[in-house]
Amino acid sequence: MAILETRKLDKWFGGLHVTDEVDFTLEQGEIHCLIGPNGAGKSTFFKLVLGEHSPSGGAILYDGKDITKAKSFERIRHGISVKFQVPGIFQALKVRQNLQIALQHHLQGASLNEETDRLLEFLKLKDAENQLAGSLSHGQKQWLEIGMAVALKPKLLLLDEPTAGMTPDETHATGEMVQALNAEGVSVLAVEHDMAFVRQIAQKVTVLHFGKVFAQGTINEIVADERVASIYLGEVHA
Ligand SMILES: Nc1ncnc2c1ncn2[C@@H]1O[C@H](COP(=O)(O)OP(=O)(O)OP(=O)(O)O)[C@@H](O)[C@H]1O
Repeated sequence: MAILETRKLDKWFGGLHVTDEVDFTLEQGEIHCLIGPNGAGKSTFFKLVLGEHSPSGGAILYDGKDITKAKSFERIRHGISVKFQVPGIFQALKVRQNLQIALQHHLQGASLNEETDRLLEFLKLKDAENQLAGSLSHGQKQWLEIGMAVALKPKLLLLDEPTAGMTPDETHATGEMVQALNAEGVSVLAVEHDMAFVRQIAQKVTVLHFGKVFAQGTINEIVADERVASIYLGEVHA
C-alpha cells in the first residue's frame, strides 16, 4: 500500500513548468530517494507534498486520503514530518531543550525525559545535551534537526539533502540513523545529491529532470542507466 502518491501533480511558476504531471508512489515502509540535476524541481516537489506550495493541477494522496488542499499543519498532524536543508533549530537553547520542545507535543513528565534521553543517544548527541545548539558542529546540527522531525513521531519523514556539508563518516552515520528509523516503520523520502548516501539507504530511486519523472528503479538500475548519466552532463533535454 502507498503512503504517498501523486497523480499528474503539476506546478507552474509564471511561464516555468517546474513540476510536470508527476506520477509518483512511495510504498509504506520504503526509503525512496529523489535525485536529479540542479533545478530539476526536487525542492518544489517536496514543498508541494508539504503544502508549502499549492499545485497548479493534479492530486496528492497520503495514506489513501486526498490531501491536495490540506494545510501544512494538517499534514504534519497526520504524520508527515520534514527536515529541511537549513537547520531550523533554536540556536540559543540547549540541545536537550530543543528536543523537549518538539517532544512535548505528545509527551510530559517522566516519559518526556525518557524519550529525550533515548533520542539523544540515537542522535549521538548525549554528550552534547547541555551545549547550546548554536555551538554544535554542522553535522551535529543536522542530526538535531533530524531529531526534531523524528520527535513528532512521523509516519512519513521527508529529508531535504540531510547530509549536505557532512564528512563521509557523518554521512554514513546519518544513513544508519535513517535505516534505524525505517526499521521502526517510518517511510522516508529523501532528496539527496550524495550518491554514496543514496546507495547506502535507497530501496528505490526516482530521477527528476525538468520537472518530469525521468527514470525510476533501484540504485543499481539507475547508475547503470546511461540516459541518467547524460542528464547530469547536460546532454539530454526533456
Ligand atoms: N518560488 C519560486 N518562484 C519561481 N521560480 C521558482 C521558485 N522556486 C523554484 N523555482 C524555479 O523552479 C525550478 C526548480 O527549482 P527547485 O528548487 O525545485 O529545483 P531543485 O531540483 O530542488 O534544485 P537544487 O538541486 O538546485 O536544489 C528552478 O528553475 C527554480 O529557479
